[in-house]
Amino acid sequence: MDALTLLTSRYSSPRLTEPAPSAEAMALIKRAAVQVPDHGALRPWRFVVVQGREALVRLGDIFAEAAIEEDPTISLELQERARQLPLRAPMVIVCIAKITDHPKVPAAEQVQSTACAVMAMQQMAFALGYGGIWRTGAYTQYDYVKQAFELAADDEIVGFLYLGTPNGQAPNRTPLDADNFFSAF
Ligand SMILES: Cc1cc2nc3c(=O)[nH]c(=O)nc-3n(C[C@H](O)[C@H](O)[C@H](O)COP(=O)(O)O)c2cc1C
Repeated sequence: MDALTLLTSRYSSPRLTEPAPSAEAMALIKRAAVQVPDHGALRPWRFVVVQGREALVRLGDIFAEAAIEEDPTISLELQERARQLPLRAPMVIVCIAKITDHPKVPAAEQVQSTACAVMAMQQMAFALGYGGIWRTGAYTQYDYVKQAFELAADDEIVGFLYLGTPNGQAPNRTPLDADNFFSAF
């Protein structure tokens, strides 16, 4: 897929199935992740690839345990819902901003660089014929999840990038009128 088509037609895929990106595709997805703008060359990005049923079930267990820690009275149904979340795709990449204390590069910029990496990975996956969706939600904030991924106090989970093969049609949307969001100075 050429860059113009990618940038003017990309979309997210909430419904994903096997196969996950191949080893060759992952090499390109990783390459795209570390190509992003990075003020001060701090390399704040850390990515944990959760692939395959066993690993996804373990991530689901972490989500359920986090939900229980947040609310010990949580119903079994909600616990089970938390457990199932990662099973919505054959691969989930946990995208972490590892924050360095720097006089010129605030933490927000390090998070922004990591956000660029999330988008770059999603775009590369799309360009290669895979699909993905960037999700956050409460699990990015829970201490239990942060500890499970060994985040330091200032680090952030910027997103869970769900990747796989789209299971459904491309959305049939009217493109936004970009001019509504631009003005001349
Ligand atoms: C930072 C960020 C966090 C997001 N978190 C969620 C989420 O938790 N759940 C969700 O369904 N969509 C989430 N989205 C939105 C989807 O990634 C996606 O952009 C949205 O479904 C619109 O689809 P599109 O990308 O095809 O326009 C998030 C987007 C961003 C940028």
